[in-house]
Amino acid sequence: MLNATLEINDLAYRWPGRDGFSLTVPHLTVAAGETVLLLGESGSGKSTLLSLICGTVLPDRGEISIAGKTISALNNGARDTFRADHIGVIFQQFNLLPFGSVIDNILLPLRFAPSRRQRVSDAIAEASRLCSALNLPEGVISAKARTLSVGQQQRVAVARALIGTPPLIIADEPTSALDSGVQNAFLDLLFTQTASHGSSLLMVSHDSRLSACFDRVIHIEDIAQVKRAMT
Ligand SMILES: Nc1ncnc2c1ncn2[C@@H]1O[C@H](COP(=O)(O)OP(=O)(O)OP(=O)(O)O)[C@@H](O)[C@H]1O
Repeated sequence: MLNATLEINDLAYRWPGRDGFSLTVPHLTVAAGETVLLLGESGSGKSTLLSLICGTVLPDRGEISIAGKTISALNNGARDTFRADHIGVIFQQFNLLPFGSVIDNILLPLRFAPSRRQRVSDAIAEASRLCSALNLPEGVISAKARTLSVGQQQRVAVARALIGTPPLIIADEPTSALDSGVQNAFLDLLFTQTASHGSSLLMVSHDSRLSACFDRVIHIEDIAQVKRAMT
């Protein structure tokens, strides 16, 4: 597919262990700039698929390409650098460094991502711009991450994912800790920011009420076959 930020073909993975959960995905693409919501019940394999896309788990079979590069063909070091350069990740629990300042947290991915760092001429100015675009209070940049509210920490996690304009933003249930009013405001900010960066967004949730906000909604059972050894 032309202009696919993410392309998956003939993917298969089985977790080791007695109850061996396995996942196969014949084909999936996310186009450049597209926003996609991946829905599925708890335990349906959404996070497993995200780990495969991020290259933190390697497939048993098949190919995953990001911005035209097959990630499983890279060695471990090259894959870590490629991930840092090309993927911004927003985790369910944000995974901020609690004792690090907001600026330390936002700049962290640039340390491991040479081409992403090159895309930012003044990293501190860009981190400040993202903070203000995400409606974080002025002066927050020097505060320790652990002193922020949950909603503020979430915005810092978004700024960290967006800095240096990675082509793919992956978000794993980023709204789960927010009440519904704040969820919508948070999603608006996330969409505005990904659109202004031209990034694709693949967000995982079990909450179908979010569907209307996305270009495309995928149900994991429509794109993947899932099996457990015990069933
Ligand atoms: N680290 C692991 N080791 C072994 N098996 C695992 C591991 N992580 C996940 N699994 C298996 O994969 C299955 C699917 O888990 P996964 O976290 O991908 O689902 P999910 O759809 O993201 O669930 P949730 O919405 O609850 O986060 C689990 O039920 C478990 O059997």
